[in-house]
Amino acid sequence: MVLSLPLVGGLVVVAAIFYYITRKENKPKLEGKIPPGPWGLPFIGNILQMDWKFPFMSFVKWAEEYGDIYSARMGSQTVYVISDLKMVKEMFSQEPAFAGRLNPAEGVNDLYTNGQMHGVINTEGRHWEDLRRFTLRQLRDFGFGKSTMEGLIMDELGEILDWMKSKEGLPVRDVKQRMAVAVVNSVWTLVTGKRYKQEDPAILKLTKDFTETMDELSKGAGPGIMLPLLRYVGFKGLTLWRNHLENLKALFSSIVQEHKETYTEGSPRDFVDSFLGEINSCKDEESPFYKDVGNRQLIGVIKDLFEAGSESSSTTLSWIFLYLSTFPEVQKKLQEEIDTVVGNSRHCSLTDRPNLPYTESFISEALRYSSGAPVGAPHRTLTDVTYKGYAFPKHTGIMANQYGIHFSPKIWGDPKNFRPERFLSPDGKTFKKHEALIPFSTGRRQCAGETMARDTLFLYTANICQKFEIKFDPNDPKANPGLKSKPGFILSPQQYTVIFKDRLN
Ligand code: HEM
Repeated sequence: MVLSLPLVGGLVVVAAIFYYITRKENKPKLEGKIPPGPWGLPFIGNILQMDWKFPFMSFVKWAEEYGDIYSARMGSQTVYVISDLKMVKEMFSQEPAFAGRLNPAEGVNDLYTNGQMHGVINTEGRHWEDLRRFTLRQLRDFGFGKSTMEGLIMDELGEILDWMKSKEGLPVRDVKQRMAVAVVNSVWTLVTGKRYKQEDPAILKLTKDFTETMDELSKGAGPGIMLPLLRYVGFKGLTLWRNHLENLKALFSSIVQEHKETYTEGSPRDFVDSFLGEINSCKDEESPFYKDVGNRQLIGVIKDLFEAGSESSSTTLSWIFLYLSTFPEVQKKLQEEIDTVVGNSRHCSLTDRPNLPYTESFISEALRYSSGAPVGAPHRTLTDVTYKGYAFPKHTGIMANQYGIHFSPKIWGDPKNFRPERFLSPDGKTFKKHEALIPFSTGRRQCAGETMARDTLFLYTANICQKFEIKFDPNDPKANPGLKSKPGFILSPQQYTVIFKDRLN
């Protein structure tokens, strides 16, 4: 049958009316109103109305139109987008019903796990609670937030400084890739007891594949990734993702196998050993550590730590290099502070932090301005819940509009200016935390690696600026692409070219 344009048009109108009526009829029995929001089409919701290059910009634009809480539909999934800081904090901290996880790419991710979600990032309920508690405790005991963690970060940073010295005066384009290997190594040592050489081709390939996969996923599918249908159609990003997951799975399985073969009860060497000990002693069938479930969860957690540990910190570091090159006067101030407080005869350490308020303020401004995860990682409701007069049916997606909050003129006054001073006390001597800066989210699911990430950002920024001046390559007209991010769900800088100049020799 050949479909004419008027017929197709008519079908769309009928479907829209049907959708409108059934949407009204399906209004939950739950008390409370449904937040306002943009009109959507049946099956695909608001996906076609979204900015496909920068999907988060649609969420920001709708917030201006519909207010601090509105609803939208991504395919068949309803999401409420929250732009009010107080509400985000209350919902994510106080109400357990909001602590579920909406995984927009569930259809893609489950290729890895036979239809079930694993690890800390993607699980919910008892499994998530037990795994999160275990992970936080184990990583803390092995050094999270303690001086041993500083040692691990500094070991990697030492190699980065040598690498920068070896590249002195030469154009460098792969800052992010190099940082990714260094930051993942610190996590890797804690988790598996091993580290890669930073120039090891295998680890360089894994981190590069991950970045490329993320780029292709967002480029290839845009918000369409929310449509389950897409996984049957296939596109380049999906193929890359499949390959990447297969490679990771093979790597992590061999690491776990090696640990099993050399495991000694009661003497855990690292995170993997501790997890195996938990599996060995678990008798509770409901537990995430029980037998085969435990083995799969272990791989899931390793994957979470590998990906979360490398990607977000290295992306933020790559923004930091871009800001330092774009705002040389900021870089100069930072270096003057370090020269005065630390000098150049020793490394900057975490104990210098309270005495380096401008450096701390610069990092906070970099986190605000880059807003790498513009709508955080979406949550979903675990039960029906009414909150502030609004009805949240079970499994409603919830996104915190972090970008909107980080760029709110009401909160920041001049959000579009890059101005570290906004985090300083009026006399400029003390760093002041700002409650509206939430790059790590807030509440029960707040980033599990925040302490490590903050330590990494501080030690890398302070020590690199102490030793090197960073500027765009003056011989390359394309060295400075500006501050606009690459298209995608996660905001990362476009490729730029910098040169390093040793300040101390
Ligand atoms: C600059 C660096 C980082 C940023 C901006 C960042 C940001 C975030 C955000 C926004 C979330 C979602 C929180 C929510 O659902 O409300 C998250 C979750 C998470 N992050 Fe990070 N992260 C960073 C580094 C790290 C590192 C270094 C690790 C581990 C070594 C890590 C591990 C995790 C884990 C396991 C979760 C899941 C928490 C849960 O669902 O309970 N992150 N992160």
